[in-house]
Amino acid sequence: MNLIRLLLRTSSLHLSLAMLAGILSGSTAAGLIALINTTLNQNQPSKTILFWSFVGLCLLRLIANFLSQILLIQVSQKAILSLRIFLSRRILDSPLRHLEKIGSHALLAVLVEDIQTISNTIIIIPFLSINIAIVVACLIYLSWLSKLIFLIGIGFMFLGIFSYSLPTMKAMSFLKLAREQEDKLFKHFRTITQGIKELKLHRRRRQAFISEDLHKTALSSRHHNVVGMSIFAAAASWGQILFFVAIGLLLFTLPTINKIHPTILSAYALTIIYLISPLEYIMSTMPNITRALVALKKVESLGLSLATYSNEIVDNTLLLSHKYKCLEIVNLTHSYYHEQAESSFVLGPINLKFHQGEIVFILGGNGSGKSTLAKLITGLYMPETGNIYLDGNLINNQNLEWYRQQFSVVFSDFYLFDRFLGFDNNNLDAETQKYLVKLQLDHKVKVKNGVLSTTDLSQGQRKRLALLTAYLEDRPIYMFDEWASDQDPVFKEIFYTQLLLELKNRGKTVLVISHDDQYFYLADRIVKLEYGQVKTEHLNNRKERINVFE
Ligand SMILES: Nc1ncnc2c1ncn2[C@@H]1O[C@H](COP(=O)(O)OP(=O)(O)OP(=O)(O)O)[C@@H](O)[C@H]1O
Repeated sequence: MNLIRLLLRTSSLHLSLAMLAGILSGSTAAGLIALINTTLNQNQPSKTILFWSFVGLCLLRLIANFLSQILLIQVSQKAILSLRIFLSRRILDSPLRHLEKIGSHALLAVLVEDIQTISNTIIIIPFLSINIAIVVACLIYLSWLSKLIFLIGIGFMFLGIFSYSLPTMKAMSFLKLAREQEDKLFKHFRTITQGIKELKLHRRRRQAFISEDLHKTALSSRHHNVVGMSIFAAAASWGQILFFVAIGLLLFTLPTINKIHPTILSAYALTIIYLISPLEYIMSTMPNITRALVALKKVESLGLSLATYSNEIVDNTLLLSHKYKCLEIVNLTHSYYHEQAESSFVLGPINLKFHQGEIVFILGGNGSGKSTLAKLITGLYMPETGNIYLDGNLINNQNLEWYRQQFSVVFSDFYLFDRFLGFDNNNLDAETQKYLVKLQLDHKVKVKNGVLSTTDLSQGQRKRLALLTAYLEDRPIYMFDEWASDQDPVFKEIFYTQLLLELKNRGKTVLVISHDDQYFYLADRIVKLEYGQVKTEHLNNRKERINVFE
């Protein structure tokens, strides 16, 4: 039903038309059977009428069948498209922390695996619908031939459906278990792509990974799939046997109990034999339908939870940059709970003020909370408690999207786009070229229509390209999370002593997370974190060389 709802949501008009055409196509199939029966049983058939009726029905069936399929193909493809876009939008609209908890492997499994499973099934729905229409139409014809036989047939059918659906439910639970293993498999695939160097260099690690992780999960997935599919196969075989029992009953037993005209019997036998193929088709699609339902449940559970968390309001009129004076964070806290270790990391409460045209260094040991603070300041994490004020305006769900547009950030785990997306600048190429020269990348990278010629560069060079993107964004507040850690000493010097000061002179606030203590003297203010708390805060008006680690 969920699949039908999905299709209905996509285009109810197209779907209704397709269903109508499908019903017509099914009725013509039953009509053809009836006509063939009549022709065979008539002693002196009026050949001309029967012949032209036959031709007419064939043509009608051809047109109705074609129309129904074309319409259903359109609806199903539209449904696949909207599902992909809908889900991607939902993910992008969700809070970062929530997505981090779900995990990128689980998100990928849904985007790749589940959408594919649903797509594969949606594609067969047109053919399934037509076969169902044929079965229904034939049943109506059978009931018209003889009520008694029809009732017996329906009785068998219910018995078949009941005895088929019980094991099907069991099979579904196995397919669900198999689906759970898919999440784990995606995690392992990520290990293969991201940990390839470490796996190649260590034979025993690689072997252990394959046998203990990958193979074990793949085996478990196979086992659940095999059991689930075998149950389906057994149920389908049982359904088929039941079908032949019904035919046997009809041919051999029923005539001895009740007198039935041989023409009706033969019409029945012919119709039932005709029904075998559509029924077999319907049965064979059941595992696919069940898989798609499992996938849809997974998507919906993710989609629903995403919807629950997604409460950010995007107001496009507020997306403009703002000339600000002061950013204040008051009693900001955030905590991570580590389930396996049964421990938590708590950042804050933190109180800080940043001003326009100020360079602030944020320091602290590994795990002291610098990157977490960066995510809070930039609005990527919503604070658990405390508030953020920009020029006295409280930041809340209504203006959060606008607030984020005030920042240009290069994270330590930055992502580099090979195309400048979302820039309206007419002079983009010229401006990019200027920065490529400034960042000493012009000999490596060219730009044309906002597309970079390559991003296959060293890590330090890629970071310079990320910095270039931040320059082009030209926003009031800049944040660099250990930007210089991959730079050579010469460029490190240029970054700290020239680039940061240039940004400051342009009136930007520059927040720098850094371990490079030889450049701390350049800061206007230094904030040092320890175990999630602000340990010290230095004003550094005299630009002295200070050792904050003392
Ligand atoms: N995504 C996450 N999920 C759970 N816990 C996290 C996550 N990110 C960070 N933490 C926890 O928060 C603590 C602070 O991490 P954070 O990345 O903010 O530190 P940091 O000061 O930037 O460290 P580093 O200098 O190593 O980059 C860590 O000790 C870790 O336990």
